[in-house]
Amino acid sequence: MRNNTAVSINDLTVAYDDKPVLWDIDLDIKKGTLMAIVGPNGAGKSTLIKAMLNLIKPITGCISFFGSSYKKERSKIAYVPQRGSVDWDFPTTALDVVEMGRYGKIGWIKRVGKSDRKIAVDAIKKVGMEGFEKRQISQLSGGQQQRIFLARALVQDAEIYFMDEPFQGVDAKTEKSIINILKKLRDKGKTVIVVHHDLQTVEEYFDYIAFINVAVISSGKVKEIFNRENIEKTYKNRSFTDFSLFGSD
Ligand SMILES: Nc1ncnc2c1ncn2[C@@H]1O[C@H](COP(=O)(O)OP(=O)(O)OP(=O)(O)O)[C@@H](O)[C@H]1O
Repeated sequence: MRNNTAVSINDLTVAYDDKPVLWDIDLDIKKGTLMAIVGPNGAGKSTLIKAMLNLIKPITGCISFFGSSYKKERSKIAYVPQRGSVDWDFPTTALDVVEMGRYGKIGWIKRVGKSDRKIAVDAIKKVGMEGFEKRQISQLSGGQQQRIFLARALVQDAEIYFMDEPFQGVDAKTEKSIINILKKLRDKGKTVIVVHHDLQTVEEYFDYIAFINVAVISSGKVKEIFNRENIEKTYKNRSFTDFSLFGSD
């Protein structure tokens, strides 16, 4: 592992009920990159993120963050889960959700102080949600909920950000503002890892990519490996009629 590696995954195999869904994954993610994890439905993208976040126990393999364990580095790691996996009926306000992002810094027992509240309010502004602080999260639209969860990740002041499909169900304007925030994080040297579905925007949004379908099909710089051959290998046995990135020849 080199010094500029944020996350290093070695020999990772994960199974649900004895059925492997990730097989022998080796992947290094460089510090200060904005990386897309791309692959068809059921390819194991969310499982890969969950395994990295210690939410699933792998059969084999190890994952290190800055050369150390998840437990030691967890305060440097922020996670925005897939929207569908969150209980949005939980009675809490947008501001409360964002302030929860500070708990890692202040501990669960201490109260949120003035400076933490200011950080939360500033993050809400940054994601364009000013004025919604007191709104129950169940009464926000899908895109607004997504932005509040992004604000929660921002206040963690992490080094590595995991986002599971942050553009799902958001409008074009919100998508642009989210990607701009992620690019700014990358420009500040943070590492941002995003499960992403839209092949049309990969080149515009990301500098690195990992093609996943149970195994790592290919990983590296978008400029070097985002091509028809790798896309076809990754989506093999699936229909290609729904995208025409490289035209038909
Ligand atoms: N808790 C679980 N128990 C059993 N099988 C699961 C579980 N979670 C996911 N799977 C299966 O593991 C495989 C990988 O799922 P995963 O959610 O990681 O895929 P994904 O690439 O994120 O898919 P999508 O693009 O549809 O979100 C799928 O076949 C899925 O059905």
